[in-house]
Amino acid sequence: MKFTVRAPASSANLGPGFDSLGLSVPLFTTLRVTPQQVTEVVPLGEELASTPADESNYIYKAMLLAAKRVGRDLPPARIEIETEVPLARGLGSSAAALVAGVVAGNELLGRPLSDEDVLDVTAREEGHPDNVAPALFGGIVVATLDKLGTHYVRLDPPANLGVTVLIPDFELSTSKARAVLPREYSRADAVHALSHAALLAAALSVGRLDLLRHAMQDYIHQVWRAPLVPGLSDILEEAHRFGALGAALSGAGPTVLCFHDTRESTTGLHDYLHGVMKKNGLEGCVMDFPIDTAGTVVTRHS
Ligand SMILES: Nc1ncnc2c1ncn2[C@@H]1O[C@H](COP(=O)(O)OP(=O)(O)OP(=O)(O)O)[C@@H](O)[C@H]1O
Ligand SMILES: N[C@@H](CCO)C(=O)O
Repeated sequence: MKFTVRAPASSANLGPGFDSLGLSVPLFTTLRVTPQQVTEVVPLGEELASTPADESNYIYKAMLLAAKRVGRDLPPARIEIETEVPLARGLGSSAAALVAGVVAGNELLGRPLSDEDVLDVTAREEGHPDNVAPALFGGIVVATLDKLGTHYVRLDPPANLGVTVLIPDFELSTSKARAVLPREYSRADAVHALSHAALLAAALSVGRLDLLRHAMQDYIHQVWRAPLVPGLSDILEEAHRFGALGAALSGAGPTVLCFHDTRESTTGLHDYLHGVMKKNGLEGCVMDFPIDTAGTVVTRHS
């Protein structure tokens, strides 16, 4: 049976929740899968022009992970791939691809894997669960990955919480943005990070939007990555004056995320963010989104 898999973008970290906290953004990677005698991988559209049209494609490799997990061969299929998620911008394009691929592989195999298995496979492959968990489950997800497994709590987004993202027109790979981070942190930095991440998760779970700005302070990764993202330090310091409820580097960057109250106009915030881009000689776009709540969706076509 033909089927479609649609997996959303995501914004990880949200400041201090490094490698553990993320939310789902409604821009989608879509796979159209048709079982047939031979495997065909067909990336479509400009964003995927540089990705391989064969079995070395990241999505096909993700499909194979599902088969490997259950010790079976992957049935052949035609796999058409489209994406609205800009690559290497901090919006979880690799997580959307990975989750879409593992879910598609699982579907071709007759669904032997549970959602929890899919989360574990994808989190281990990515090395951290903060993009794959919201891509799979939607909403806001707090997740841990360790040798005992992957554990998570999914939160429905608080009422009236939306996101504004500034997406610069340049790529920054996660590996490059992880390479600039220190190998060790002081106890003071660890306590700062865990206390702010805990406060942020608690504030999001009870809808305390007034606490977001304080809770989103971070010294674990943003300060080290700021030289790679012109304008980031200014936005973290100033965005609240233009209506942002809190601001953070999205994933490994270069996208910057601001929370806003959906009952308020975001025009002032957009003007401010465009001004920061202009001041730093950057091209890019500023967009508002609700937080996606559906996560990855499979549609079967008869
Ligand atoms: N739909 C896709 N098809 C094939 N490869 C993809 C696809 N989406 C992402 N990729 C691969 O993932 C890479 C980007 O992953 P990377 O982890 O650097 O950034 P990101 O996931 O977009 O951002 P972040 O992890 O910071 O949120 C791309 O350069 C490409 O190799
Ligand atoms: N937590 C990850 C997200 C990007 O994949 C990071 O910040 O490196």
